[in-house]
Amino acid sequence: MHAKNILAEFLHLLGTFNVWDFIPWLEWVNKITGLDIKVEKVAKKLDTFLESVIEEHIIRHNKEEYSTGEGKDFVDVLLEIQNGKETGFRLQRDSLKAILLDIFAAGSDTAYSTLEWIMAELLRHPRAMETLQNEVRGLAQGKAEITEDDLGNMHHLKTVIKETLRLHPPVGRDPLSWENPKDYRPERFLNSDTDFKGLNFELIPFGAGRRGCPGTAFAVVINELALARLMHNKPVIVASSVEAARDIMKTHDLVCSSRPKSSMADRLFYGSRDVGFSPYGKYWRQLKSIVVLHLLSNKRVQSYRDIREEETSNMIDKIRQECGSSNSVIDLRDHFCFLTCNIISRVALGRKYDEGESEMNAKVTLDELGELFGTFNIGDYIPWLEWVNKLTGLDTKVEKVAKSLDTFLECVIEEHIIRNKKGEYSTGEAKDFVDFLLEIHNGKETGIPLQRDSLKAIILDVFSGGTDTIYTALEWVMTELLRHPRAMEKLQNEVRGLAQGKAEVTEDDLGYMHYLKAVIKESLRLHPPIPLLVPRESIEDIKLLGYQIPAKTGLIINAWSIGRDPLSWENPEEYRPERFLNSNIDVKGLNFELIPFGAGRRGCPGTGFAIVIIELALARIVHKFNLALPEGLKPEDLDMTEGSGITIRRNSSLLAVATQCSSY
Ligand code: HEM
Repeated sequence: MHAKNILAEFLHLLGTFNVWDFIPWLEWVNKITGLDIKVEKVAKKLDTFLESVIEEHIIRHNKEEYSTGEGKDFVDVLLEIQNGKETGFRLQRDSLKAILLDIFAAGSDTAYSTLEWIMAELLRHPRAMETLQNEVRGLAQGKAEITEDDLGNMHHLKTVIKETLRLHPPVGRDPLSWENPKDYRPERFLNSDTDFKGLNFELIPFGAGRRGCPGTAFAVVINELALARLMHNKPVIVASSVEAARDIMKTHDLVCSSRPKSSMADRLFYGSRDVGFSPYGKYWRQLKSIVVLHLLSNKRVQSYRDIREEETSNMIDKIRQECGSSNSVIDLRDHFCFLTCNIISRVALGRKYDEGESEMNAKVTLDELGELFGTFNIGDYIPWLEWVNKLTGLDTKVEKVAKSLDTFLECVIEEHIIRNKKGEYSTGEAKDFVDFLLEIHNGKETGIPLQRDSLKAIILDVFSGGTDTIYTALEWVMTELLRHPRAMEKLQNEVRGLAQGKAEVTEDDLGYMHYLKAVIKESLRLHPPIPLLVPRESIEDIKLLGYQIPAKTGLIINAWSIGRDPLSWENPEEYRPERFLNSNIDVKGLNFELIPFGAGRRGCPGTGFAIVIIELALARIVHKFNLALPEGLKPEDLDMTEGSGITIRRNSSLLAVATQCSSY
């Protein structure tokens, strides 16, 4: 009997919207959808499981294996109550089974999701992570493992849990009770007695009163212990200063050039056989040079100019058709997303893979891939909790996404093989990236044959690394311009001045557009699309900023907070593109105060490729259109909430009103 599977089905059903609970006359719908049959089947399996648990306990009881009170578990106690031994009040067998189910259903799911939120907030707030690590490691010094006795002294740990429970679920954000309620600030609990035991009504994640959750203490201890062990077991360093970033990515670049193992990357990228997630070594060096040489070198990037200009024109035409003369609202994210997907498809795969083609709906699958990478995978941190992924359905989702990605990639490769056999590509000119990969795969090019799985992993890397990063960057650039109409005006003046008399801005014009480049840098400083870069791992023991760091330590570089560090930037929270006008600071990985693309050996090889797309798209849009926020929305009211994931987009799509500029 697979108890975990049965419980997973049970939890899944609990989460299913059941029509007749809400609209009784629609009860018949459940029959048609098969929900009724499923419920009956799961109920039967659960009953068999619970009966076997109870029977086991009765047999052990009869054998008197539990003679002392110490060895009793909860089922033993329930059995005593059932027999009227304990309270004089008899429990029916069905009530006993229902109570057991309650404990399983409510306990495992909620404790796990709270932990997930805690980790998500800590990863978003590296300073809080660092404070917590220091506390836990300081108190656990010299110990192999943290025990519950240590928890009492871990005050930061408790504040982190409280602050997370205040924000998720979203009760506890009332500005009447909390200062800056949307901010994540565990310190607010340091000198406060506020607790979640149901006495302080501003913090009631477990409810309160007679119906309040009786498992509060239990859930809190599970979370405290798991979190403390997590901080203790997996050494992770978060670099939030320019000096720390430089030390990791320049001084100790070679030793810090591996990636930590990720079960998600293993499953989605064919055993991490791609460039981005493979560990440091000969294989990674070989792959990276293939990608740079055949796809991303300066020469190659220049050769894609026609594709870029054509696709940007297509986007401008589409916006023109959509806005027409009626000033309707357009979804800029959609336009940017199609633009980047099309460019990357054409240069890497030789043609566009449009949404209509059912099996090859690359965009949808890639979105799901991005979402999965943003999911906190508890098994990577606490191996004994890996089974939780089965329970929450994460494993099934990963398998599904991996399978549809594989179908898509196989299809791309087969198409290329067929076209190659027909000799359609006779000259080097018409070859795309997959053609080059196939030549290497056959050992033609370098003599080092590539396995088919490696080939698929590399194509996937280019797609997933290239598309959502570029359109996310473009969306943030536009967001800030819409919030700052003066900067928008200055940019329009520059672009329209330089493009005077031309039907279209071309890439030759971009070199003169200094304000345009400053606008892009300022946006990448405030909104790096991958704020924590891609985690690295040290290969050997090293000394970082004077601290001894053991081999296999996880290294997270917080590009977001480095970009807002007052030690490097004047008025860092202010949007001021002018700061880049008389400055040599660039995003190429030489200036560690601005590292949206990382730096060093593991730095992004797609920087040049991405920047020219962003520059051209931006220049052409502001050349042709006047953009404004939808009517009634003031710049200061634009929602700036960030989403979650490895790439951080705006929480909602950016909507704007585009009017065609009459003179252009
Ligand atoms: C605005 C766009 C982009 C941003 C913000 C971005 C950002 C990043 C970052 C932060 C890293 C990790 C760097 C590190 O560990 O130091 C990275 C790695 C990588 N990026 Fe990009 N990227 C972008 C566009 C692209 C494009 C267009 C491609 C390819 C077509 C690409 C391919 C890669 C690959 C293959 C890696 C892995 C490098 C390695 O591990 O050695 N990226 N990128």
